[in-house]
Amino acid sequence: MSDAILRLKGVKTDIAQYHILHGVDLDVPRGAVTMLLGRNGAGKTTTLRTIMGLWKPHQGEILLDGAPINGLNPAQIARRGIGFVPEDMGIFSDLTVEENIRLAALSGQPIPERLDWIFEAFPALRTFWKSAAGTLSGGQKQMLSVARAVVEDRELYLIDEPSKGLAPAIVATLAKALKDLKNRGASILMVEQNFSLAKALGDHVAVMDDGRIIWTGRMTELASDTGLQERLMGLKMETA
Ligand SMILES: Nc1ncnc2c1ncn2[C@@H]1O[C@H](COP(=O)(O)OP(=O)(O)OP(=O)(O)O)[C@@H](O)[C@H]1O
Repeated sequence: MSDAILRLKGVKTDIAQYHILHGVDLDVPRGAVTMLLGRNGAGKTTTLRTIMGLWKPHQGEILLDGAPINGLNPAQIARRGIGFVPEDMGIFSDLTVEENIRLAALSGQPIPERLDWIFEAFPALRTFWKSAAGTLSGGQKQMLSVARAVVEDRELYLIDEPSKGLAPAIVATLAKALKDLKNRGASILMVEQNFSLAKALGDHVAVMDDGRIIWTGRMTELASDTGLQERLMGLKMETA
């Protein structure tokens, strides 16, 4: 891949005494959505957390725009231009929606145009602007988590299972916002178990198994080949 915004080369991560990532090689193309798929426990979340500096790889290299970022701490990696929507949403329950958004903007001041877009995509965040984030519903918390990541332009967004545990109507709202982000030309690496969402958003796919990338290709190729889906992930995308 000639124009990779992010490149992982032989990345190995241990958690406590366990070897979790066994040498992840992955190129994330610029200006496109790459879906990171795979069975439960394959290492998808660990890969995103390793890129973000939340786990330290003990071997390998992570390059953002050709410059190494492994070894930097999460705040430094965020400043290099990576926005992160973690699986546990990572919001501050005791702070208001407004404070959560302001803290996420590196300058402390969200860009007004961005804020307008966030309010348009997620009207509930305007309604509950002055409310404590802990009082939001699960779906609204996920919207806030996405809003925190997109409040400023970032080189790359890492998004971990945004649809997890959400009702279909909320998933549709999130899907529309993420599609909008994609249409603005964002580079996104996303873990998503909801295959209809993965298919709708994904341009490229990387499939993980047992701490390694075992297949990369175009989403159209994987989506049209149920035999390949079963072989790589043990299930068919249509029935998932
Ligand atoms: N904090 C931790 N301590 C010990 N083991 C962990 C920890 N976090 C993850 N693991 C292990 O690492 C492996 C990969 O987990 P990870 O969450 O990265 O997988 P995943 O592909 O995201 O799975 P899922 O789809 O179930 O979220 C699993 O075997 C998991 O049990």
